Amino acid sequence: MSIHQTSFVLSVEDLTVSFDGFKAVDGLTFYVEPNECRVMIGPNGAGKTTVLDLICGRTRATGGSVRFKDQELLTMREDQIVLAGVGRKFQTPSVYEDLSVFENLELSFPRGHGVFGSLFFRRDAEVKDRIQEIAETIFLADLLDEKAAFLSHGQKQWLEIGMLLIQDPELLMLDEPVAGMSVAERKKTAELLNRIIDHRSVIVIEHDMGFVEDIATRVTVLHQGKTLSEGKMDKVKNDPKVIEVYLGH
Ligand SMILES: Nc1ncnc2c1ncn2[C@@H]1O[C@H](COP(=O)(O)OP(=O)(O)OP(=O)(O)O)[C@@H](O)[C@H]1O
Repeated sequence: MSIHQTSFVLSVEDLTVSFDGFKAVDGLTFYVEPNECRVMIGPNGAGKTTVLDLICGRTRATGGSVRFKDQELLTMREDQIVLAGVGRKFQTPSVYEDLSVFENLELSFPRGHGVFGSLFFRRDAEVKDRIQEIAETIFLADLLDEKAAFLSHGQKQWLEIGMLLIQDPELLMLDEPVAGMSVAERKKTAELLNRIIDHRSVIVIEHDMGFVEDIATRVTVLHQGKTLSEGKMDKVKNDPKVIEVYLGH
């Protein structure tokens, strides 16, 4: 498939950032398709988190371009990028511990949509329906009234994913979503991600190779801020360059 025939959700071209002369991301190019789960792997310090920071506007690029559909993200603020439809989850869950699962999801429902005043009731119903739907997706439908503080670490991670999903992003970026999760929770998270990409694209940074195999549409291996290898997991894991970087022979 040629680049020009596809409408990518995200086009990252020649993306570069230098910190005091050190290029943490160095001329990186990759394209994410609709309904794709792209997994970024690579050794510590390869630049994975920095790539997500650049896409979501947290770090300013030194050069290159990041287009989300037809919008250039590199000139936009972080909040504008969220509104455009790019959600980002960081490594540590940041849910409101004193609030219930329902309230956490309710707080994340996008404001400023729809008509207020006489239509408040309709909006209320809309919010409740959406929360119910999201809670089912993230395996928390039976725990809507539970305080977030009482959830397991894995359930808190799912809740945070739910708080992003309720904003209906077209691109969701997750940094090591299964770190600290049990085997059973990892399996359910893989199921969750496979469900999520029915309606959107996802970029995941991950170290757990078993999990990567379960979720990846394609894998990008980063090394020293550049693409070392890219493609289906089968191809990437047998690439001699990747084996050398990971195993050092
Ligand atoms: N704000 C910054 N200022 C200076 N150097 C930075 C900054 N952010 C990242 N770096 C450097 O850029 C390099 C890439 O870091 P990054 O966190 O993106 O790697 P990573 O692939 O996510 O690693 P890990 O798997 O350990 O999380 C590292 O050498 C890091 O020290």
